[in-house]
Amino acid sequence: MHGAPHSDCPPLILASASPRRLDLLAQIGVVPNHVIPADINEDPIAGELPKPHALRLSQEKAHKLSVNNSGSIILAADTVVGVGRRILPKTETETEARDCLRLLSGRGHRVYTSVCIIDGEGVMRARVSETRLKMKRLTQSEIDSYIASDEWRGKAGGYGIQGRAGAFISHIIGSYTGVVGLPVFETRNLLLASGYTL
Ligand SMILES: Cc1cn([C@H]2C[C@H](O)[C@@H](COP(=O)(O)OP(=O)(O)OP(=O)(O)O)O2)c(=O)[nH]c1=O
Repeated sequence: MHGAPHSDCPPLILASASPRRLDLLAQIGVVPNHVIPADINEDPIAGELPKPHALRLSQEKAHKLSVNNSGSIILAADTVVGVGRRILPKTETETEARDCLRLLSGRGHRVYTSVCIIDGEGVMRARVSETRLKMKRLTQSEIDSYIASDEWRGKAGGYGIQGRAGAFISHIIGSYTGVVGLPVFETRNLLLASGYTL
């Protein structure tokens, strides 16, 4: 009627401060109308396992933005690194990052990224992508130079597969984009199910 393409599609809000998530959306041709970080408490609940933790945080981020933006499509995500039942922190200090790298060195671990979308009618949908990875045994000098790179800062589990640490990962089964922060397969399916035209 008004001539604008997709004029019946509600505006999309990315509830994230992560430039990686914006880039991964752009990779599948999706440009959000707004990017608004959702500030929530990300502390795990006592006894919470990595997968439900990622799911809960993605839901809380989406819900937080939905309160003042009804009628929009809200997309949020959360990435968690798990070793067994243990949730690794999003590393903010060198000590935390060293502890994570020592723990991951030579170990199998899992990265869970939950994507949560609330559609224009307020219906919430979520999917968790689960990826199994193996990191090589790291030498002390590999750990030291990775710490010096600062690439671990603000990343779940103290590493980013898209940077230097990519060369520490010997095996990956699952979703590479999920490990980076937004699994594009699950995201596209959720967007389509939520009435977003792409
Ligand atoms: C394991 C891994 C994590 N990460 C990042 C993805 C996420 O940005 C971060 C985990 O923190 P998140 O809490 O998922 O996201 P965020 O705080 O960066 O952004 P927001 O909550 O506003 O959406 O770790 C990588 O970039 N590469 C990796 O290989």
